[in-house]
Amino acid sequence: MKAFITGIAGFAGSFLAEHLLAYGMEVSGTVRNTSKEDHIRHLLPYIRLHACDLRDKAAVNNAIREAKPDYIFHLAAQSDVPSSWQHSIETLYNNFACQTHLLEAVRTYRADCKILIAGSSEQYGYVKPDELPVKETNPFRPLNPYAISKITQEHIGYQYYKSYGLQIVTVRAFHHTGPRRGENFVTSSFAKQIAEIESGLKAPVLYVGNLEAKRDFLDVRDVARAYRLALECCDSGEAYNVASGRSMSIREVLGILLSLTDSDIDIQVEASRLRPADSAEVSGDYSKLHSKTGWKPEIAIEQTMADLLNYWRAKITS
Ligand SMILES: C[C@H]1O[C@H](OP(=O)(O)OP(=O)(O)OC[C@H]2O[C@@H](n3cnc4c(=O)[nH]c(N)nc43)[C@H](O)[C@@H]2O)[C@@H](O)[C@@H](O)C1=O
Repeated sequence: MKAFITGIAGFAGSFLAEHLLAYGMEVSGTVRNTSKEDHIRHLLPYIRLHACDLRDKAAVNNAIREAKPDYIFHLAAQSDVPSSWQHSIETLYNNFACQTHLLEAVRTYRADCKILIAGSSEQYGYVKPDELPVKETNPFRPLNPYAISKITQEHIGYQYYKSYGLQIVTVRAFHHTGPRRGENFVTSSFAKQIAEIESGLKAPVLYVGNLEAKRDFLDVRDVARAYRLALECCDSGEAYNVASGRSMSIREVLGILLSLTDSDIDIQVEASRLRPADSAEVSGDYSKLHSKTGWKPEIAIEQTMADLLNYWRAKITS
């Protein structure tokens, strides 16, 4: 089987590439900037890269024609919530155009391949307490431009499924983290600051935003497995939560990270880390995915945080 990952050099893309290779698939994918391949450097002998900006229709057509994939995992996106407020039009345009170019290329050159679209729990936005853990049938009440772009991507997928019969499955991934997570996201920001404090590079003050928000945390390696299973076993035209079913406050996750260090650290709220809107609590019901695939999360948050902190310790001292 030939798998093709958009955003293969990204955080989730790199773990998905490892997982699919271990599963015996031929793996290729798109990178926008060939100089930023840190996450997949160790995989370069085993994968094929296509230098392709998905906003460039001709480049996407070429990549799909060359790769001839059986499975496409569409992960590439502008995925940072705070910058989606600053660059709302670019976020919407980017996530809309990249996916439309991809689906047009598939429709023209590879109509029988299966496509997974990476959606997000952010699509649910504001969730009422009695709706938790949220099911796929819950209404979307988006709270930021990124969420709107992900809802749009899901709708485009549905439209191509209905209009042209493309085999498209959408997953709504809840908050996932682990080694290689970008430092602008909460757990990596905290872990990096701790590693810097431990090595004397930073004063013992850790800056935080809204610690009361509750999120459904997953390990990226569990998410990679869910993506593969979803594409193999789930129904086209449907959306599936990838979630743990439980929520945990950012304060609790910070507590796990702090329990892994001997450093004495002060916590300070930094106003720039607070958002115009932030869902109070989100957790997802993953029974729809489980019933199709048997998937359930396996890696405990304590393990994920230990691996993440060790990732930053190694990166900072290298
Ligand atoms: C599912 C979803 O998951 C990710 O989006 P995100 O949830 O915005 O991720 P984050 O790690 O930036 O924030 C998580 C929570 O943590 C709070 N928070 C507290 N203190 C800090 C802080 O210091 N930094 C940050 N970044 N957040 C903080 C913040 O207010 C929010 O409530 C993306 O993968 C996205 O693509 C996606 O789809």
